[in-house]
Amino acid sequence: MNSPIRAPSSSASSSSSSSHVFRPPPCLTHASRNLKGPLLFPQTICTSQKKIRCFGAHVEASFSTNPLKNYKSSRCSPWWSEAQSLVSNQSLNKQFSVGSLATSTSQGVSDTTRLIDDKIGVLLLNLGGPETLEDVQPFLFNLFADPDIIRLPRIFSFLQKPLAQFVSIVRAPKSKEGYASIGGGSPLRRMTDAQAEELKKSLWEKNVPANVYVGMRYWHPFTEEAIEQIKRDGITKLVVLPLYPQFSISTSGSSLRLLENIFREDEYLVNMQHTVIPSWYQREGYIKAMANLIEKELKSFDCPEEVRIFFSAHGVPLAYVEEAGDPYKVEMEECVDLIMEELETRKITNAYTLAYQSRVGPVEWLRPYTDETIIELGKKGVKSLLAVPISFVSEHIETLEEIDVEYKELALESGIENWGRVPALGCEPTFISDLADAVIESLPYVGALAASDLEARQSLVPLGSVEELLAAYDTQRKELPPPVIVWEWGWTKSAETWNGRVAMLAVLLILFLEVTTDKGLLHQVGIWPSLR
Ligand SMILES: C=CC1=C(C)c2cc3[nH]c(cc4nc(cc5[nH]c(cc1n2)c(C)c5CCC(=O)O)C(CCC(=O)O)=C4C)c(C)c3C=C
Ligand SMILES: [Fe+2]
Repeated sequence: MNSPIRAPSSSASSSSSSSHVFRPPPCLTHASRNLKGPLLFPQTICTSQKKIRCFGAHVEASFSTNPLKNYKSSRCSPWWSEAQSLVSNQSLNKQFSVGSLATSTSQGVSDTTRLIDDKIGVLLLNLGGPETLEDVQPFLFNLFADPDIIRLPRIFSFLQKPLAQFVSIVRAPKSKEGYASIGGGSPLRRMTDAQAEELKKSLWEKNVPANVYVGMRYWHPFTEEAIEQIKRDGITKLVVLPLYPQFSISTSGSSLRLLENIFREDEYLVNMQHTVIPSWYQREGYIKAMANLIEKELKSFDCPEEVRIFFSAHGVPLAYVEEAGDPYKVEMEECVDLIMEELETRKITNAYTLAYQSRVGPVEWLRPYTDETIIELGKKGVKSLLAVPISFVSEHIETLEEIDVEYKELALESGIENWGRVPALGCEPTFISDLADAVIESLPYVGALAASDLEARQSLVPLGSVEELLAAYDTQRKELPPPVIVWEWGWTKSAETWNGRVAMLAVLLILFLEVTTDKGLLHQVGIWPSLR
């Protein structure tokens, strides 16, 4: 069994979430001058607050429209056009392509040239899954012990591990059943290893000799193990690539936070240059690969044009989005829009729906819920449904069991007659090749702002990139209502739940005392018939 692994996560960030004045030149020149500073991911990030940040260079811009939408169309705001004109004439489909940014400057070119002397590594971050049924409970423990999954108020943080123990034990039987039904364990490790292998091949074919590592958050091979291998291999430049297309505090955010803690404590890593690609759902290759899968699967229906395309994303608790600023929902909606736009160019204009699955515990999660939506669609007379898992690029328990078994059954019971499901991307060649391109485009930025002097190291700036990245979304690292039941004061959902349970227990206790003692309030008011 593995041991509990995580140190408590890092302290609150001070970044503000307000909109900002557009000052692109410093960002570009800082990045291209190879200045010392936060080790950053200099890619554009856009959030629901409509801002663009060039991490580390502290340049932010506000937009009247989200430029991520401009993947192919020309719905650019003036701000975005201005930013674009600064990154040469590259097309928008790489979203402020980091590669074009660097290579458009002489310094960028020399950054690229220097890569020849370096040992390049790519670290794929993923969730991990139990490989056997015995692994299920300790895997769940690791998951629930993550403060980015169950966010307790700081004064209750000492309860994190006991609570994780409790919740993992309570949930294990249900989870085990699920894993048993898909062959006794998660396919995630095998599939992620295969993706790593294919990505490596693709990089070598593109003349980038890189090693690719897999670091899982909650099961083997743990991120710590990957990092040890990276050190043993003497990697000097590292690209960190979470295998989640859309960013969420609970997935990529959690893995990056862990990485930051690991880096902070390690002399080798503090000096190693790295960059992070936080999300990549807007990339052309990914969008096209998803559209290819959907197009192919639609053809298996008798009347493809009548099929409702049903995007089902893994949910997150609503508070992550509404209180902590998780960009997950916005990114998910944009991702679906982009896929549908791509399908439209192929004359596929089916109706579509986005819903969220896999909620755990009694708090409110992102809506609409997949199960409720399936029932509604059935009531509305929808007869054919094509499920598209959208938040994850490998098959896993939630595609193989929840969608293929539970939701299919629900759909058929709800009057839907024809059911299909798009497979996960896995090692689909367009997708892997696009991931390789994403890595290559990020290379000129690896270490562009890395720290090597004392001042920079004292502020731990190589890690600051991750911190800044997290700060962009998770502005104050607020404690949130956890997805599992914990006590909360006030008129809240969890309080209601607990109040209800306590009240039920109290009623049962009163009844029990009335019965066993033949005394009590009910007897006194004369509404309890004597049992004797
Ligand atoms: C983008 C994908 C995912 C998000 C967002 C996410 C958030 C999230 N998940 C839980 C709780 C559980 N997740 C579990 C498994 C699981 N989760 C994801 C992806 C996301 N989770 C995957 C790919 C998997 C499957 C791994 C595998 O073994 O195949 C589980 C365990 C399975 C189960 O018991 O259902 C739990 C529990 C929370 C609470 C959360 C957001 C806060
Ligand atoms: Fe999950």
